[in-house]
Amino acid sequence: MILCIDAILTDEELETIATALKAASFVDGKMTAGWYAKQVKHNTQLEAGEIAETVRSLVLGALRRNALFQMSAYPKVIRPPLISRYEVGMGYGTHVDNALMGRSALFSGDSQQTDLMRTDLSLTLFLNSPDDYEGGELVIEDTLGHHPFKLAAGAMVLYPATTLHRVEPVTRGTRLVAVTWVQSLVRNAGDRELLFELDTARHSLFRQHGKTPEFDQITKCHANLLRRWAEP
Ligand SMILES: O=C(O)CCC(=O)C(=O)O
Ligand SMILES: [Fe+2]
Repeated sequence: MILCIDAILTDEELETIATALKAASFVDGKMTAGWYAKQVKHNTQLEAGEIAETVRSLVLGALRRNALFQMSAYPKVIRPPLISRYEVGMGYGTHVDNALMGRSALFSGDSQQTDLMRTDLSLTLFLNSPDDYEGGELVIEDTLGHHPFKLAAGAMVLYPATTLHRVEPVTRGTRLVAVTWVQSLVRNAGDRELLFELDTARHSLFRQHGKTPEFDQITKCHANLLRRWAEP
């Protein structure tokens, strides 16, 4: 399931981020790409530091408070977001994201130091207006074809990390995004989609008819499937 969610960030938060990024330094994005993705990754990323921490915590706070994100992703772990900037001529060729991200205790030698996670979902949160640039569509491939996404500032696209995807070259202006990955409590994408649809249906039933016996039954099914599938 590919899901677009509007207004993750408020206008004030977008304004704060835009101002912070004007004064910030960016470094070559190849530093955080896997060995083969380095060949096709042409962008820059916000340098680690105080500004990056401020922007990251705004983005993480916005994701945590969003009900649709919670209902569809069941996040267990969210990676610290990368803030990426694409200038004219930059893009990111076809790739699949790494299945595992972070440090394994095996390499750090300290079991407290591990932040290793499985990436179940990838997301791009758009930080500036699509009018600010030409090109720069995020294109996600699935069995139905290649789907381009270029959303309003503050909106995001959430998609399975299992997909091949790319960012088309920017031909005018600057594209600014926050990108991150989620390990879900519900590992299987089909199970997650089923839970999301049941939850959506029961909310709609509740809005239309209140707390009926049918609502109670669907709520019970939803809760018990989550119990069956969740890996807390
Ligand atoms: O910039 C984007 O929308 C996605 C970038 C991407 O695919 C990645 O960082 O792995
Ligand atoms: Fe990617």
